[in-house]
Amino acid sequence: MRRSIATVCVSGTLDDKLTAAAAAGFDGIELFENDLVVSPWSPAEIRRRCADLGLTIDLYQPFRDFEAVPDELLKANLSRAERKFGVMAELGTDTVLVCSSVSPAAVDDDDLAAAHLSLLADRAAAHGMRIAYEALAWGRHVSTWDHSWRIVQRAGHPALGLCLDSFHVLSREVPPDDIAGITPGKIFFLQLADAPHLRMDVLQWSRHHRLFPGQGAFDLPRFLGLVLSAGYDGPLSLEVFNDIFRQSDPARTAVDAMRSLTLLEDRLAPLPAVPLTSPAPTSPAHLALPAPASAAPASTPLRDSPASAALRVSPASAALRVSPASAAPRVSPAVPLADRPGVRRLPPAPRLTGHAFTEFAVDGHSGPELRTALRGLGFAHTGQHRTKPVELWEQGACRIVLNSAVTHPGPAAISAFAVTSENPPLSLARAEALSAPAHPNVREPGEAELAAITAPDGTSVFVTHPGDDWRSDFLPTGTASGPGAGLLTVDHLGLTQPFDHFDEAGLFYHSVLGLDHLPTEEYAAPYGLMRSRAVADPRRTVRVALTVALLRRGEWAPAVSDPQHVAFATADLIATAQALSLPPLPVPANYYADLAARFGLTDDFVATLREHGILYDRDPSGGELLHLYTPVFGGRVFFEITERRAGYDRFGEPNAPVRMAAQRHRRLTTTS
Ligand SMILES: O=C(O)c1ccc(O)c(O)c1
Ligand SMILES: [Mg+2]
Repeated sequence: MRRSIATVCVSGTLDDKLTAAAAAGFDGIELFENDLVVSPWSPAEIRRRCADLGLTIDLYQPFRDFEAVPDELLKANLSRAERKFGVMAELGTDTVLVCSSVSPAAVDDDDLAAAHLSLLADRAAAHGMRIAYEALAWGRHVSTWDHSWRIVQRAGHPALGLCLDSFHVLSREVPPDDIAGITPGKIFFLQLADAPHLRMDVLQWSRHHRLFPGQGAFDLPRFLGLVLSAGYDGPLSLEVFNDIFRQSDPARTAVDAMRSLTLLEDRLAPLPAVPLTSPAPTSPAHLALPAPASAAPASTPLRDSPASAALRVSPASAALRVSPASAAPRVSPAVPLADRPGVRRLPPAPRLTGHAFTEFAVDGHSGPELRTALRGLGFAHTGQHRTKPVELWEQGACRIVLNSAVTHPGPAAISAFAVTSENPPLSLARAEALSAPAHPNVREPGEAELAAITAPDGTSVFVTHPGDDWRSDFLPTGTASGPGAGLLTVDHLGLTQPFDHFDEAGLFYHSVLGLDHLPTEEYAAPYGLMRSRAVADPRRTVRVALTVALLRRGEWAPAVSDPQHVAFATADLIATAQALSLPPLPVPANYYADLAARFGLTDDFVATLREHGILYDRDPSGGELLHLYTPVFGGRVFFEITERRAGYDRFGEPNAPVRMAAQRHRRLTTTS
């Protein structure tokens, strides 16, 4: 199975794009015309450069506004096409993508469209080339995949076939199910893109918000399964128009892209064999692919439930819910899709069992601040590293490592965190297969061997066995960790992501560690809109909340850049708050007045919350979160303590702006 990437997916000049695609392991590219037009290289030079890099040019695109036009325009279009065939011959590519017309000159006449495309296919065939016709979701008269297929069938020309683009298919209300019944060999090209659910103009949605598979809300495993069961064996090609990817490091974007394809292939599962004579199913959900063994079990909210996923392929999914039984595929694959030669399978993601430790890089300024904070939270300094200026602090099953061996002084930072896995070597093998190779820890003889994967924001992610004796690298200080303030475990890590790498980070944790995406939240913070998306294992032993500003930070916004935090869980936050010897973040009285009004809480309860600076949230099913925050320490990091009640599964996002404003206020009013 070949893997391609459209040059529009990545930033830079054509050379940058090709280099990035090859380095990430792609076999081919879709050459977007603009990238050719602005290139100093001739088509023949581009061909040579691609060949040198081991890349084929799988598609030339796009050829626009061709079909169903008046005669004089048709003539001009055909001569335009002849020139492009010449360019394609020099490039050494044989397939051109023709998008359905958006021109006001085009008429709504399928026979004419088919006749014109046939003419074009004749010309293409004379050059040994072929036409892949793609219904743009905003095409003037042809905007759905089934309509483009009817026209291709009507034309009946061997050099005319379909280009199916998952965005155009899944952004529209026409169910994709019948794709499985397309005549084998008539899907000439497949473009894959994901996208978040957005209710907006479909052209804008497509041109600005596409994502790599696994980063958005489309059910791409199912879509790909349908296309493969129609016998498609061409390249799996990514075509993602995204404002951020267009301006970020192409090498990284290409790796992210390859990771998304690897995960997508792994998610392919055998379609349930649907015999041609089987009774018609009652819902299109029967086609949904079961989650593979490596994916999260059914406790995952929304995302991995095949039935619900099938119903969420587009904002217009209500249409799918009542879709008629005709949605059954006409062919069932002879070979289970996942077992086709060339489809990559990942080592399954082993079960994670918790956070082992979180490491802060500190310097001479931030180190003392963090020590004071940890003491105030009830931690004890229990261990000192045998060879390095590294301290272990513990309370309950919460372990914080302060690492003073930093080479670049600056604000404190979460430099690493460790999760426990039931099978660390398998976790690392999966990471490697997802282009996230592990780096062995620099260590002295006799020290524990720990390997780390580097997350997109540079954080080292260690994967250890619950029994791993990494703690033996630390000599006991003689201070035992007592009950402290009742902190039990790490509830979650909060990691603000670099603006350019938010979607990459989500896919990284989702694919590499097998964590599920929890629903995205957005909120208005004092210095801009924020987006928060958490990932967590099904049993919620590991949670990482990723946040990002919706737009690149304004110039004037104050200087806590990319704050990070560790949240600890307690069973009784009020008791914990009483046991702390660290003043919590002061929360304004206005907040409590609003809280009482919003949730109808008793005055006594609100007074208790207020006394301890505790924030509160409640979910629609009655789950409750009590949580408090500390001020920012070491210029960048802070702590949170959470008490989750009755299955509360969020992160108190509505309270984030309160926390941010309070932390800002505190910094302005505290001299340091
Ligand atoms: O937005 C566009 O114009 C455009 C061009 C080519 C494609 O394959 C596509 O999906 C969209
Ligand atoms: Mg396309």
